[in-house]
Amino acid sequence: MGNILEAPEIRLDAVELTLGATRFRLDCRIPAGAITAVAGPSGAGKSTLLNLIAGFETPTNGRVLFDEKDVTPLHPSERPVSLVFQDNNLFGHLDVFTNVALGVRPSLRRLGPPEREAVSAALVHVGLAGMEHRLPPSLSGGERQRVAFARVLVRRKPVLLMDEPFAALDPGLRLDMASLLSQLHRETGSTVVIVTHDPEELRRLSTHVLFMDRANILLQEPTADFLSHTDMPMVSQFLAG
Ligand SMILES: Nc1ncnc2c1ncn2[C@@H]1O[C@H](COP(=O)(O)OP(=O)(O)OP(=O)(O)O)[C@@H](O)[C@H]1O
Repeated sequence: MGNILEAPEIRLDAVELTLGATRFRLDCRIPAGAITAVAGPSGAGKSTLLNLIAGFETPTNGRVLFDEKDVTPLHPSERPVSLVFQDNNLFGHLDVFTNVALGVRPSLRRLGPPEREAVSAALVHVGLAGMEHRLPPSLSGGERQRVAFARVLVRRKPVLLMDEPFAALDPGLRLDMASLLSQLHRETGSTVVIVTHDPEELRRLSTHVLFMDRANILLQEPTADFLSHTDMPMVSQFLAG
C-alpha cells in the first residue's frame, strides 16, 4: 500500500479546554509513525484527547501541532487524519464498495478507474474481495471493521485515530483485528493513536502509552516502561483488566 512518509509527531502544547465541570490541561508528544495506546479510567478524557487531535474540540489556550505545523485553527476536514470508532461509521444503506469509496471522495460522484482500482485493492487487502455489493447490516462485526480499515487505506492519511475500535467484538475476533491493524501499520507507517480498555490489546499493539486520569496525562512513556509501573495502583488495576 506504500509507506506514508510524512507521518508526523503529534504534540499538544499547553492545551486547555473546559467541558462542563471538567478542566483539561494537556501536554504530550505522540511519536511519529508509532502506535500509541491511550488508557485510563472511564471519564479520564481519552475521547476528548482524540477530539482535540481530530479538531472536533478546539482548545481555549495552547496549540495542537503535527510536527512543526500548528493545526489548531484547522477544521477537522482540513487535518490529515482518519478516524475509526467502535461503530465504525459505516452508512447502512450504502454497499461495501461505496462505503470504502467515500474514503477517496466524500461525495457519491462516480470514481474514475484508478480510484475504483484503489478501492478494490483495499478490499482485497483486508480480506473482503467478493463482498463489494453487501450492505453493512448483513455483515458480521469483524467484517464491518474490515470495511472501516479498507476506507482508512484508501484515504492514505498519515494520522489514524481509533476510539476503542474493537470493543464490540468478541475476544477471538479482537485478536484478528489487532493483527490486521499491526500489518496495515507496518505497511503504511502512519502515526496511530488508539484508545483501549483492554490491557492485552495495549501490550500487543502499542509501543508507547499515554495514561490519563481526571483530565490529565499521568504517564507518557514506552509500553515496556508502562507495563513495569505496577507500583502505581491505577496502572496495576488497569493491567488486571
Ligand atoms: N460535551 C461535554 N460536556 C460536558 N462534559 C463533557 C463533554 N464531553 C466530555 N465531558 C466530560 O469530560 C470528561 C472526559 O470525558 P471523555 O469522554 O473524554 O472520557 P473517556 O476517558 O473517553 O471516558 P470513557 O472511557 O468512559 O469513554 C468526563 O468527565 C465527561 O463527562
